[in-house]
Amino acid sequence: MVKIERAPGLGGVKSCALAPSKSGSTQNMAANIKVVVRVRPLNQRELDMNTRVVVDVVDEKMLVFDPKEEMRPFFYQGVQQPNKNFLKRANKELKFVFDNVCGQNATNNDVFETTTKDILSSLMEGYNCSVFVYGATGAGKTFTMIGNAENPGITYLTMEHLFYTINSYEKEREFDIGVSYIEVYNENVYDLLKPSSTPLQLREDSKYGVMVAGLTLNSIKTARELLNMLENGNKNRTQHPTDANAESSRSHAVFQVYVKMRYKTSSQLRIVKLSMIDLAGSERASATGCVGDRFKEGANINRSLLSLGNCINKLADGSSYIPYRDSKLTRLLKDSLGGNCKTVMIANVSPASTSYEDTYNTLKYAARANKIQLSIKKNIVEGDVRLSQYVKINQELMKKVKELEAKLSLSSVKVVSREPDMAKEKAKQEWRKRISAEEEVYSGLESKLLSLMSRQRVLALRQRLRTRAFTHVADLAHRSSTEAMEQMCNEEIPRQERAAENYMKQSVNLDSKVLTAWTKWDECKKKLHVICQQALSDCPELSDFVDKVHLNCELRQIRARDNLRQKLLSIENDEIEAFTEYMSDMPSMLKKLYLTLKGYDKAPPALTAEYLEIMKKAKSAKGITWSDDGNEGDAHFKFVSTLDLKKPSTTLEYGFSKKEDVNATVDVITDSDDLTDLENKEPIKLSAKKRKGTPIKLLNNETIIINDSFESMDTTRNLNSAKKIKREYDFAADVENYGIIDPKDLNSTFVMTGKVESMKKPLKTEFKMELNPVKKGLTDRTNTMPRTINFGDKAKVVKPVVGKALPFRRPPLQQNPPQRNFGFGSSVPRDAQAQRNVQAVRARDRFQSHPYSRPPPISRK
Ligand SMILES: Nc1ncnc2c1ncn2[C@@H]1O[C@H](COP(=O)(O)OP(=O)(O)OP(=O)(O)O)[C@@H](O)[C@H]1O
Repeated sequence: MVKIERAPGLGGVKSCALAPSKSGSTQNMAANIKVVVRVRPLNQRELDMNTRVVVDVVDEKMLVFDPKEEMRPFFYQGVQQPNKNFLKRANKELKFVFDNVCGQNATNNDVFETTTKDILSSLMEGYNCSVFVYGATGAGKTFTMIGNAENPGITYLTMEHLFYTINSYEKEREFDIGVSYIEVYNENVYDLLKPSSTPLQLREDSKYGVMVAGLTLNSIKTARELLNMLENGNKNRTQHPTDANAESSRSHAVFQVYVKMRYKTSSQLRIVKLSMIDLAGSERASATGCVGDRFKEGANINRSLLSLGNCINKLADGSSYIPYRDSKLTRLLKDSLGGNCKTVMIANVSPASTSYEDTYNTLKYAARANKIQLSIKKNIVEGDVRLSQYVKINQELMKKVKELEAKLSLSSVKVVSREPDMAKEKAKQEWRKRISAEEEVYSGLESKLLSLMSRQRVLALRQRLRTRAFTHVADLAHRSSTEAMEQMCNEEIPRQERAAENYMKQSVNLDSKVLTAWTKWDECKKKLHVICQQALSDCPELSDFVDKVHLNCELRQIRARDNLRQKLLSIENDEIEAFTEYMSDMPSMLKKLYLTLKGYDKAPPALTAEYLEIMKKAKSAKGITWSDDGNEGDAHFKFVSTLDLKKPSTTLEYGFSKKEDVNATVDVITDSDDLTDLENKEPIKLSAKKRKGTPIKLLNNETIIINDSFESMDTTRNLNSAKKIKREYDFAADVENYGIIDPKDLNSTFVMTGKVESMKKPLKTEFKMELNPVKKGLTDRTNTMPRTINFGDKAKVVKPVVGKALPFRRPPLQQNPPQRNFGFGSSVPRDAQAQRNVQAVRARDRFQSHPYSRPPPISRK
């Protein structure tokens, strides 16, 4: 439902008395209606019939209807006879004066200049404005309103100028433009942009004025969009051929533009409306030769035109009662006629004698509308008094022109004749058309490119947030329980891997689309630039037009950037809200845990200190100050928040394809600082040593989770131990052979132990060091011993445990029945001693893995 809000403080008739008038007319209500008459050229049919021209345009304000014809001298017996043709009807010779008269050669642009161009400033000041075209069928109403591709009508020209005007106001106001296009046919209202056989209902509201229930407002950004819209709308308009016009419109078409403007400083909101109405033909029923349904159509048309005329008359008389309710048309235009509305009426007439009656009626109707400011007597000038005045003025002016011409020729300034002016005007028109057509293509390509680039950035941000969330979950899983880790490996990691793969696919796809779109856009941009340069060198006067094209382009880009930022902000905001909620629960839980421990006297001073530190941070979180330039160095942030059209950026350039960003599980493990000491000279990420509980992908594509802090390990010793193990034992056997190593050979801080049930599953025999050089290299260079714990073949858990393993021995290999090596995590039952050892290790682990009670390393014997 369309709601029409009255511009504040401008509702009454009184306020319109202050309406500024650009036409220079009086400032009262009467000044609101401006009447312009347009005389169309004779059409081919009329030319073929050699019809007499009955409208003579004297100048830009005056026309003579049915002028006197020059009589050919009639001689009888060599004597000229007085011109008397008693059979011929006397010529009316009526002189009409209007605000403007556009002759047969006037273009739509000329009509625009004299009609709607001026009223746009009133629209910007907060007044509703309306333009009517009135006239008989075939008089040129639709041509004036809509025009054609070569000669766009005043609707297009007005909208073009409106966008231009809006640009000049944009520093101080924000604008929103919506348009609707409806027709009133047989006293029913239909939406031309969303055709339906069910008529729309008119509603009146004391607050919002006239509303059309169910009417959709279409938002437009350029005047070009409007052309397509009007073209589509006109296809839906009711037309029937009449005797006078093969494409006669049998309905009143009402095009309305709602301009919502908000003042940036005061936040004051104004909604104004510009109505442009192409009325149905005002011809007599006999002129159309219509009977039956067509006759009824004509009767309805006449009824609404009559009530429109009545309303205009009553408004002119200052009557308190205006019969708006007499027809649908007047009801619809209630707030576009009186009140704070500035109205222009364009009366279209044909000059042919075949349309004599219709032209006469139209001129009378127009004169009656003009009566609003002048009495009809003054308007229809009697006798030759006014004409003689005109002739006198004309003679004086001609004299002045001659004097000026003489002066000009004396100062050897070339007087530019009217002919070249016309040629220049035509050339300008041509350039405008070419530039507009190219700009339309360009703006289409640009919108597509900007939308793709925005999608690219939104995708990148979402992936970053997803990865961050995953790291967080992995960290939590590590800290909570082995089951959580198991679930992590079985579900979260594969899901994350799938998401990362998906992201890669999508971003590569988007990147290539962006590249293609950018190439096309860039080509088109160069082409447009060349055309603009050529146009400027040919007609420098077009600089304003070219500037406007550039400004439009900048505007589009700014809007796209703005939309993107809003979208990114809303995504980030959701994330922050979720995180804040989660964080607000943490301190209370932490407090409970700490107090429980303290209750059992299990809270050592270090823990207490850390707890107090965390609580202090939690409390001061409220007072966080935000740094404006915190993200300056972040390439990701820059990429996501900028839409730079200079070159098409891809996600790859900004490192999203780097493994840690795309998928935190993909990595090469190392825990040694001594990089030179490594046999495997893979590039190593120092940051990796900081990870705890992070899933890590090995070179052979296995995923493991490090279940403790790397920082806590004595890496040099670990490495040496690992090397020592390599020297002393043959690794041709299953990796489980680690189990038979004398624990004394392992360093004091790092022993593998198996706690999870799944560790007891049979080990994969194919995991041989010889067959897997990568893993071999890995075990050589790192003290992180990979356990072959298999969670659905997807990931494995490595559990470095602080402390030293208690010694235990495996039974000999040649035992009968043949058995695999026993060890931690083996599925083979252990003997009693081994069981006891395992329990002892577990008990020790439970105690020693607590970071606040780490015992000194057990010295080797
Ligand atoms: N100023 C003009 N210059 C050139 N051609 C014109 C002009 N005005 C009208 N025409 C032509 O005259 C024909 C009839 O014009 P148009 O359809 O605009 O009339 P109309 O008043 O809208 O008629 P109806 O009320 O029946 O719809 C069209 O072919 C149009 O192109």
